[in-house]
Amino acid sequence: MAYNESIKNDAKAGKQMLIGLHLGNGYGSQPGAWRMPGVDPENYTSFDARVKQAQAAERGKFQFIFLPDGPGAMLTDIETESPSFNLDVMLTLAAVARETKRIGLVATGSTTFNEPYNLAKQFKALDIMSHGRAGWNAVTSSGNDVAANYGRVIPSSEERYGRAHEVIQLIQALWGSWGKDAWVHDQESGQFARKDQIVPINLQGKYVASRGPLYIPPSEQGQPIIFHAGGSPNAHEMAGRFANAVIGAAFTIEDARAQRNAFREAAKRYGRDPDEIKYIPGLMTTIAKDRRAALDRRIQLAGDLIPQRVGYLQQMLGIPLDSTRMDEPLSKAQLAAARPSPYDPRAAHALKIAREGWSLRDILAHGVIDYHPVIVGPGVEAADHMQAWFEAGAADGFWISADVNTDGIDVFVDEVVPILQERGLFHQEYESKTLRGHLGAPDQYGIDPRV
Ligand SMILES: Cc1cc2nc3c(=O)[nH]c(=O)nc-3n(C[C@H](O)[C@H](O)[C@H](O)COP(=O)(O)O)c2cc1C
Repeated sequence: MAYNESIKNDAKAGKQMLIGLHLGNGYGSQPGAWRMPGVDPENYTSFDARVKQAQAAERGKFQFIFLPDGPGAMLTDIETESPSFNLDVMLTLAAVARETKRIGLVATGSTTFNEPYNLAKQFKALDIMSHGRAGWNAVTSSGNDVAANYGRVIPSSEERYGRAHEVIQLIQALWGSWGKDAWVHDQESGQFARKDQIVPINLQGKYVASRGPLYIPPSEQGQPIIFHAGGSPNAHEMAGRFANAVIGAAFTIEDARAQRNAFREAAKRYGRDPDEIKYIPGLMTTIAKDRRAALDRRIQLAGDLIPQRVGYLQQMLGIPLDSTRMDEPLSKAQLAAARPSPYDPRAAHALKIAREGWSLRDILAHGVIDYHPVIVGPGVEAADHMQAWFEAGAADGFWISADVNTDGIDVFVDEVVPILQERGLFHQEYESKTLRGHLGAPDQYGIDPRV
């Protein structure tokens, strides 16, 4: 059977998709979210708000929440916009762990700007605290604006990935430095732990080293799950070797399918079953009762920003556009002259929307130049998108960025999740108590012996 056919049949045979929630700055994915009516403008510093948002995702049976981290670069215009990250991802997840029961807790931790022993300790402690729900998104970090926080310049790709491969192996070794049954804690016999099952790791690499052992016993899932985010050949290699899930970004089914296959092929090269690596591209949502209501919400959210984006749309479509005529559709002549940029994977979709006759303002309100595919419309449109990608072998699941977290997560849970469940594409209940269980990842203590 051809590879893609077998994927399609898997979907038909009842495999179900994963859903994660992007939890960034506490407001939502749209820059104007912090100013929307009904939003507490102090959510940026509110751990209670993050807890509430994670609980909303757990009500929708999402398998995980994902907290990206720079760490520490403010990429937004602070005069008018909130930074996009959490105050501190580990502290946020600790707060969420105490107030949720099932949802997986995934955060980015840089392999370049952390000592592996510190990362090992923090993620394992979170794993214990959450009873086996922790995931570490291991990324190498990019950009000199991040490196400057550590008094450094960004190392070369070779150096970053060289260190990353060592850091992950070392951390998994530290996580496995307590045997499965090492912690006895028997008050009768007085034995606290089996000394012979707690062993130093004594690893010395080119970039990092540690003696170990870690002083933390296994969690309910043994040890945290590894995630990776990125799409370069380096990312394929690192994720193929170590990761159980990839946080991705793709604009078309074809691109997502190619990405997913690249990760699966990399997993095979390291002796792993390709089904052990789940490819999870992003999806941004503005869900409302119909397309018009959803577009109006986006327009309210974006405020003055929409006319500022006309220049970029011009480049994407290869035609001059007039930002003084925001409320008119493109003319027949403009549509005939349009040539979608071959360098921007979003351009063809932008032209499709323009051809539907929407005004210039509405075209932009569809999110045609956002950084993931965007659903602006009723819940069924999101469900259709997810089903099409899933059944085409382009995704094992999706990470959802709601436009405004305060109500956008609940709307997704109430309007999209039931449709997916009815179609048999998403589970009705958590089948497991651990993140490893939610992802169907095999048990693991220490380094995967196959890699
Ligand atoms: C969907 C997605 C999410 C990402 N999340 C993070 C993140 O939270 N923190 C981070 O430092 N980099 C993040 N990255 C960046 C990647 O880790 C990587 O640095 C980037 O894709 C450049 O790749 P390269 O380092 O192989 O050149 C993300 C990338 C993608 C595609």
